[in-house]
Amino acid sequence: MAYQNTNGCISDSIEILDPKPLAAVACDVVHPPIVASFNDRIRPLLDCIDKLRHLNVMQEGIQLPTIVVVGDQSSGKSSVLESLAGISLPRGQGICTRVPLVMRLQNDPNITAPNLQLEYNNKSLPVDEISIADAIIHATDEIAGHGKGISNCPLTLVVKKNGVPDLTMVDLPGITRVAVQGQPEDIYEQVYDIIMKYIVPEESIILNVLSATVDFPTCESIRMSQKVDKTGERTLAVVTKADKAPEGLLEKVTADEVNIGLGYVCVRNRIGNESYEEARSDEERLFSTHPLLSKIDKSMVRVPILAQKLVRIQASIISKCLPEIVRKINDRLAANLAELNRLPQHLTSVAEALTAFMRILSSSKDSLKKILLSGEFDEYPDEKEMHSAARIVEMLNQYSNELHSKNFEKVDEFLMEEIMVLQETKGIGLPNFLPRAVFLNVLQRKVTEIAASPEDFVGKLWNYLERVVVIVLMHHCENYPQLQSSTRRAAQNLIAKKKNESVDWVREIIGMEKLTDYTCNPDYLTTYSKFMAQQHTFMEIMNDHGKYSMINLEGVGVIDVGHLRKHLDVVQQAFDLKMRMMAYWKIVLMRLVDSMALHIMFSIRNMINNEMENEIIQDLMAPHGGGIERMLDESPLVAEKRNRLKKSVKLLKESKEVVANIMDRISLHDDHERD
Ligand SMILES: Nc1nc2c(ncn2[C@@H]2O[C@H](COP(=O)(O)OP(=O)(O)OP(=O)(O)O)[C@@H](O)[C@H]2O)c(=O)[nH]1
Repeated sequence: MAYQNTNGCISDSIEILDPKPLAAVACDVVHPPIVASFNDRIRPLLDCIDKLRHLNVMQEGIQLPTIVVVGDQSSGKSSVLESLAGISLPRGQGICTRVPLVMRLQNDPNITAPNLQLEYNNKSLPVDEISIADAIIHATDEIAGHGKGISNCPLTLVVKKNGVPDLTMVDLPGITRVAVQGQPEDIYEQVYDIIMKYIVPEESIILNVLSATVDFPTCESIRMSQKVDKTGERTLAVVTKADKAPEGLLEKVTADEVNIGLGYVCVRNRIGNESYEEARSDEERLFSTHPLLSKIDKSMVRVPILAQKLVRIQASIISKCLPEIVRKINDRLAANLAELNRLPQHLTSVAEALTAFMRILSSSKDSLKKILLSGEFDEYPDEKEMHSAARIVEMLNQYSNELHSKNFEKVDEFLMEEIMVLQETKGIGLPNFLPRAVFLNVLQRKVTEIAASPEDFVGKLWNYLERVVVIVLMHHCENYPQLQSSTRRAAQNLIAKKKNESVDWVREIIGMEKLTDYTCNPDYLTTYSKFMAQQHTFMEIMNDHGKYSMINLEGVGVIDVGHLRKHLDVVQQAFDLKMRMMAYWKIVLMRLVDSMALHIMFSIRNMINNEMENEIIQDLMAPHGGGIERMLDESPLVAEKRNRLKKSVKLLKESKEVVANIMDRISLHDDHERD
């Protein structure tokens, strides 16, 4: 069930709502009324789509099924619409249609005289049949200016008449390659853009008007429609001016060189001042008596057949698209309502502002606690930078690795530093007694070498924390942009203070490590004893000059100790000093990493729980902060968003009502048919 193709057969591409009553759309009626009756199930659907079009639901990105009339300039588009409507439209040489003309034809058997209404620029003007062409020209001038410029702002003509087919079509400006005098230079591009906007949506049916006097493949309108509808499944061709170029027309429409999926209808429009009745009888006579034109299949000629095909196609496309339109309206309405609810309420008193401010502080605090203290990152699942607990551990591990890689043992200078210190601190005393000053001297050198690392670490850590804290605060203040600058400033000031505190603390612990060699950790003695157990082997190598000088020392590795044989007087003491230091250094490094971890967690906790709130409040209340009253001025961005969403919600609600009525009718009708 679907469109009739070139041969008059029905193709499957679009489902027809109910083909039976459409048979009543008589193809043998030649005078207006062109179409005698119309399926009463389809008319409400068309009304519904027209109402949605009138509401401008398309501005919400919801496309409506539309028959779009395209054609090269003077191909006869307006004449085709005239023939279908039985009324005069501006016709002539050169560009006549300068704005999209939405033409709504509504069959009304109860009226004797046609009822015409022109709608544009939020106006609705009744017009009579004689002056309709002038009224359209006047309205076009008002929309697109006098002269030959064009505009994409549409004009709607509602034609209620006895006998017209119930059709809504959009006539578009004709395509012209070359601008004539008075036309903008880029007329082609302007027309192209307007046409594309209408024919790109899959919901559009392209009524391609081709003049019989031209070669179809050379038509710009064919090139355009082929761009968006390659297979031609939503393109119907109307061939005008059949009377002017009857030779070869049969071959042209049967060869179908330009791939028109929905078929061809050849017509002869009104010429000059003849009446519509005369035009229809002449057309009938032409296609039944002309030696060449009479050979064209009867299902492919004359305006009534065109009307019948368009009515069928329109019914099919509407019934196919309507469920999707309903779904889109509902989805968009729900999404916009949710977005509107998420917008902050408009604050009208200081008390309301204070409540909103306290809510921002407490939600920011909760987020930071989750991210920085408990390692939850559900608020930022895809932003790795915000998975702070893991990032802090990574940084801490890196810091620990860095500390361990410093003062790496230089194997070729093994014990030389210790020997040098022992020699320089020589005093009068027992030879095997190791003074504490010697140990402290070596310790201080080692601590000095690594002193920069903890400072670097706290610098990097607080820079990272500043990024995270600012992101969280900005996120919670996003609805109150007026708070953002003072909140950001407060966070930056606070973090700068915290960084200084950490640097002071680091300097203090480094100073303490330099001053005192102490640990209660039993690992120290265990490790020292283990290391010292190697002293005997080491001294054997030292004392036996003929012996191999390589040794594998635990904690150092395989080394050559031959160079130490010339320092036999101090080498034993130097070995002892080294082993003590190695055992103790492990404790020092562990202490630097552990205490750092405790310090940063303690600092972060204090910042979140106590200091951040105070800092933000102080900054806001300071003379430069602007006070809590700032929150009462709604940001223009939020106000604009609220207005836009409200308008959109109103439009979608109205649209929902329009489609709800029709869906109810459809299901009622279906129930009735089942019964
Ligand atoms: N002989 C003859 N002339 C026709 C026929 N259809 C249209 N014309 C004439 O062709 C000319 C152009 O027709 P329009 O209907 O204005 O063409 P259009 O495509 O709407 O023009 P623009 O919107 O300006 O691009 C007019 O003079 C019409 O009278 C037809 O079937 N036979």
